Amino acid sequence: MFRRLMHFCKITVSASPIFFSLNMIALFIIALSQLGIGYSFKLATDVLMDAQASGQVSVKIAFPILLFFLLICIGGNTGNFEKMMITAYSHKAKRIFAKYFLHKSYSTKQDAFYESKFYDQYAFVKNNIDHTANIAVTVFNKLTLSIYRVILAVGAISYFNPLIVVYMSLLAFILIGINQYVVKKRIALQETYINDERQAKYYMELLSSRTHAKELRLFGLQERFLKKWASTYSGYMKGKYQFEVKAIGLGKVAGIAQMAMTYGLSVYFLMLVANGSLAVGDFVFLNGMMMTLTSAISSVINVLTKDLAENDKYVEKYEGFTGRTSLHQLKAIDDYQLLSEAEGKLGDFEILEFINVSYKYPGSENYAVKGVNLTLRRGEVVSLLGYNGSGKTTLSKLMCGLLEDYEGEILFNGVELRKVPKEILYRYFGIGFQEFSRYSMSLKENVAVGMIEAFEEEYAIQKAISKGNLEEVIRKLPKGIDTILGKEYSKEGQDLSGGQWQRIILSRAYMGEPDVLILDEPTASIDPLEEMRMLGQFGEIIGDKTALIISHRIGFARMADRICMMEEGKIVEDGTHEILMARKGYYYTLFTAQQALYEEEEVCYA
Ligand SMILES: Nc1ncnc2c1ncn2[C@@H]1O[C@H](COP(=O)(O)OP(=O)(O)OP(=O)(O)O)[C@@H](O)[C@H]1O
Repeated sequence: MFRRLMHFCKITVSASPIFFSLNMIALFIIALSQLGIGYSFKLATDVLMDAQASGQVSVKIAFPILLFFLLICIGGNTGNFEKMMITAYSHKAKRIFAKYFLHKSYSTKQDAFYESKFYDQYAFVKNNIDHTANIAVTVFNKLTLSIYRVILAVGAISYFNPLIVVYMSLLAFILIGINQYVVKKRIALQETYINDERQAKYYMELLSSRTHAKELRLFGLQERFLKKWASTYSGYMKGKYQFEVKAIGLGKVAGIAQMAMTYGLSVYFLMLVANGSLAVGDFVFLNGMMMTLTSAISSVINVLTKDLAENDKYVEKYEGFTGRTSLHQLKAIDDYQLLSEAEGKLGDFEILEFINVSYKYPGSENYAVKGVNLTLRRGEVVSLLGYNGSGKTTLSKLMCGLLEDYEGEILFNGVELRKVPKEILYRYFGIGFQEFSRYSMSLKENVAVGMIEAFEEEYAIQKAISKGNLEEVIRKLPKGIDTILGKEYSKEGQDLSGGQWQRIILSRAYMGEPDVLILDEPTASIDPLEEMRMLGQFGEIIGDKTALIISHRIGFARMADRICMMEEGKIVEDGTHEILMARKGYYYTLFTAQQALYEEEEVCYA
């Protein structure tokens, strides 16, 4: 645990070594001024005792009073300075840790996100990123100040009687025992409830988010979800509450033991004063130092047994997710350099081969894709057909390298896909998936994200917009391509229809003219006339590019060079329209059924 935390601290310190050093110096000055204040009380008491004995107040009283105010002033101002230093370097540390987390989230294998255990860890790290980044700052600040105070108080007390320090150490053992018990229990409790907590947050999100508002009302789901939220929430809150009551009780026991031992010592000092073995001024100073030492010892113990152990949980999870980071890596990310410096040495896209590829989602018993052999050559347009759940989307995600835990081989220009750096691989693909992100940004940016390297290139954006036939949508928007989409974060934001969004997704896929297009149900929300127009222009849009089109619409199959039929994760038919029609298999049935439907429709309209 200590090694992990030390490494973590090193990173935090490296965020700003100057602010850190100034902070350490400030803490020492604060601790020293506290000791000095105690000493000024002793001096004042000595002068007052003399005055009482001689019946005359000496001018000497001015010195301790001046010293007192001077130290108060120094301590206070150094405290303010120290807060400034903390704010400065904790801000820098937070930025580094958050950036590294985001970088890791992006580069984590997509497969992992389908696993509930991984997602729990991910959610934990994400929700606690600020706290985690702040651990080294707050905990080590507290620890350093307490250690300074302990050293100075022990030095001062030992000057009078070293045995007092031994006595105070006993107190420390009691506190350590109690703290360790509470921390262990608290960590165990957090583990137990993390899933329930996530579930409760999920129900809360369902009940309060804009995305689900419509369905909740239409289907009258509020009460059902509210009940689910309430039972999950109260379940884990009850456990938490019971534990907190117990922890507070134990804390009280420790507090009483601490008070009894400290006040016992004060009574002993008073007896020494009474029999003349201790001067009143020395008593005042000793008593003050003892109080300082007691609170500093409790603070050190709290940090070592409670704060560190509790916070180690966050650091462990953070490291569990991001891996142990070197200062060099962090610096690279902080400077916006990509970790992978590999160059695109793959050349133009030529061929993509699936050799006996199978894939199971994490935690799933069944294969979503099973023993697939498939070749996609440059310039080919392949139509992928099949029943719901037959594995088409999974196959497309494997193709572009999103899913990596597959069996068999996927070769991109002869190179194993997993070995191609993601930043390079993704540049080859223009992707339009069924589930897509609707960014609360301008329409232009929503298109440009399709090829981040061309984000600023007006010409590339305009070209993609034109291919997706977005001009007509843009004309109706108040600020044209600069209109913010969605009202969630912008007062002037505009909502779009499902079909209009789908055109944006197509433009996004065309952005930057990628070598390979993967379109999953590209016209599912598009009206029939627009679909017909799209089909008519599709050949021209694709040009000499390669494309995999997943669609239940037979129109796409007709214009494809090849058709692949999937069933239960396998490719059961693969060939041209003519070959598959002649086979009179699944494709034949699907084609004739849809053709008959269109003919019927035509009769009806006639
Ligand atoms: N995230 C996931 N976790 C576990 N199983 C999944 C996941 N996504 C899909 N599956 C399963 O994998 C199989 C293939 O799903 P896939 O989405 O690839 O089918 P599809 O042919 O694209 O379906 P559709 O036509 O409905 O889009 C299905 O049995 C599905 O239940």
